[in-house]
Amino acid sequence: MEKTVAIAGLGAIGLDLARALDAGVEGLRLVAVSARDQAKAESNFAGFRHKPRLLPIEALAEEAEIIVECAPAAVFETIAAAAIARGRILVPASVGALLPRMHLVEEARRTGARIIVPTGALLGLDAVRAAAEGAVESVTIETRKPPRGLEGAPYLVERGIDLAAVTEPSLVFKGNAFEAAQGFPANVNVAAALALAGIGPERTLVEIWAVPGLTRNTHTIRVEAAAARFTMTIEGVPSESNPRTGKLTPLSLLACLRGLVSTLKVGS
Ligand SMILES: NC(=O)C1=CN([C@@H]2O[C@H](COP(=O)(O)OP(=O)(O)OC[C@H]3O[C@@H](n4cnc5c(N)ncnc54)[C@H](O)[C@@H]3O)[C@@H](O)[C@H]2O)C=CC1
Ligand SMILES: O=C([O-])CC(=O)C(=O)O
Repeated sequence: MEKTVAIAGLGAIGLDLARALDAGVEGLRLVAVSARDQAKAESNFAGFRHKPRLLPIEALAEEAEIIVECAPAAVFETIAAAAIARGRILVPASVGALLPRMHLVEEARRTGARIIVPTGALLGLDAVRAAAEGAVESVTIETRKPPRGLEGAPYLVERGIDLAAVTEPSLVFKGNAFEAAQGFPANVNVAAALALAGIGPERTLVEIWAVPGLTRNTHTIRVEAAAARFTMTIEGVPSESNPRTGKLTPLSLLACLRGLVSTLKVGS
């Protein structure tokens, strides 16, 4: 059965996803979007086969069964709360914003809503989830980005860390996933997703490196569990419109949405 989709935020992730859905994905129909810049959104729809409705973020949940959040973390709660109150399926990209708001999960339990966290720019959450059904000793993630991919992070701004002065690979943050999501709300959604897949934000340890000259956003996860030990690395190509975000993320969201309606679904 076909499901209707709404997208909140038409930036690096949302616009690519909207285009892909408009091009046609069996079982999914894009019906509405939200954008901050209405005129820009209208011009982006020029080549669309079916123009979605342009609505404020609070109104999306009235229009669609699946609400995909691809907006800045600052407006996450408004989008998520509306979707959850209406019992919808919420697919968040700003996963870091979910960590300090786990009451939304309780609320979803009450309303029958579901929150489906996509793998996003990361890899291997299937193996992490499987391992976490058993005993897990440790989960770590090391994120390496070019300095411009970390610019504006509150953690760096508050400490006066000047990324322009970084001339060699530098460890700019070490802590748990909860602290990482607070300090780098636009940079380490992957750490938040890893924490939710595995052993939680307090026990998931994060290192963030600023690496001059690096051309890929690189994430390495290391898991030590009773059933398996694994290390996995992904080197994502930064998107042209937003270097903080990798090009794989809209594709991951598309694959996630497809998994919600497909007859054959691969991976746990
Ligand atoms: N889960 C993952 O692996 C990843 C998650 N992200 C996160 O996904 C989110 C979206 O990322 P990008 O698309 O790269 O960001 P972006 O900054 O390129 O796009 C966000 C869009 O939301 C729009 N927007 C802002 N306020 C709005 C409002 N009130 N109503 C409607 N639209 C509004 C902006 O105008 C912009 O077009 C961010 O929170 C980012 O940190 C990014 C990369 C990977
Ligand atoms: O695209 C990436 O490399 C990951 C990212 O920005 C995030 O997790 O927020």
